[in-house]
Amino acid sequence: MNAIIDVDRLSKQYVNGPKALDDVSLQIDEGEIVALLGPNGAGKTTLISIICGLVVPSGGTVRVGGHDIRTDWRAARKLIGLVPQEITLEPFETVLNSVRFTRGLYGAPPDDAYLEQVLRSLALWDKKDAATRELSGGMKRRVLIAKALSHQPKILFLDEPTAGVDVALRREMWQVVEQLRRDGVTIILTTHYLEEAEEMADRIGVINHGKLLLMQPKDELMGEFGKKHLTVELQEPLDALPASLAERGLTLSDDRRRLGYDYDTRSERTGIARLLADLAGLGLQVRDVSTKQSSLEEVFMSLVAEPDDEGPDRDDAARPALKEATA
Ligand SMILES: Nc1ncnc2c1ncn2[C@@H]1O[C@H](COP(=O)(O)OP(=O)(O)OP(=O)(O)O)[C@@H](O)[C@H]1O
Repeated sequence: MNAIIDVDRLSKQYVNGPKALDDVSLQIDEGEIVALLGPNGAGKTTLISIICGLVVPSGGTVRVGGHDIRTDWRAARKLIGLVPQEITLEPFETVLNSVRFTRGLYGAPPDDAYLEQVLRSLALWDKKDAATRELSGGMKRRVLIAKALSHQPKILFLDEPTAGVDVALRREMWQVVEQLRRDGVTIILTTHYLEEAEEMADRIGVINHGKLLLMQPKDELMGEFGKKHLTVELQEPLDALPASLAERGLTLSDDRRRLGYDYDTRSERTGIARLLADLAGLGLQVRDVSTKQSSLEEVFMSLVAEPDDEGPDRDDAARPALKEATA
């Protein structure tokens, strides 16, 4: 599949400021959802702003849909919609007029049928004549998305879409993104919340100090670094945990009916087959067995906790980012 976004050796040195991006390369395929994680000041907004043509890079190239963002910026920008971090709406304007206005700014001809479709998909159609100041926070964010989609872009950037919003609103945003995914929109979002990246993204990138530390499919990332927790439910409760099991790191639940065992999916032998054989040898009858994959947050924390395991790219520079991103 061809990359819809191709970033090659991008760097940005702000005048009298820091090197906000340092030799960043990445490709994003059409229809993908990519989450960019990193602490404050990592360079996420700078990266998005360059791709969107709002900030001029110091070096490197960016192609959007095959168009160079510097030499062919008009064609590149048409493909992009940006939902900014801050809510910026004209308070006295109606929802429909705000969206129409943005479409006009992109030089797209009026198309109320399309805008109706966008507003309906964002559950805003019955608010089309309301002034934006009358809307709830969640609705205002959805209006920002409608504005970003008003000129039918293929790519949508969401800069911290759920910063400072409550849990219900966050889930609502996730549903909106899921709908956009079904519509085939390519989405790049920045977030501080690992949970959010885990919920939505196909691939996850981690940025810190202007460097892209990793960019991997979410499932691969979790499979590669993930730990699993095995729960063995016993037919009969145990009086106490047998010493041989305690030595192997097993735990016994308070109700003494379940054994817990953490294992690493990276190791060649997880020891589970042997463990189950040993339980049989001890005369323990197993009622059920289940496993749980660790969350991305746990994956990152395990990266943070194992300083000697990783190569230089994921070395100490990564750890503060991951730590802060999980805070
Ligand atoms: N216009 C600017 N002039 C000078 N320095 C800037 C400018 N914009 C950003 N920076 C600096 O560049 C670095 C990267 O900032 P950027 O906003 O890209 O980070 P971020 O990862 O998006 O952070 P946040 O999560 O806080 O939005 C920071 O040190 C920031 O202070």
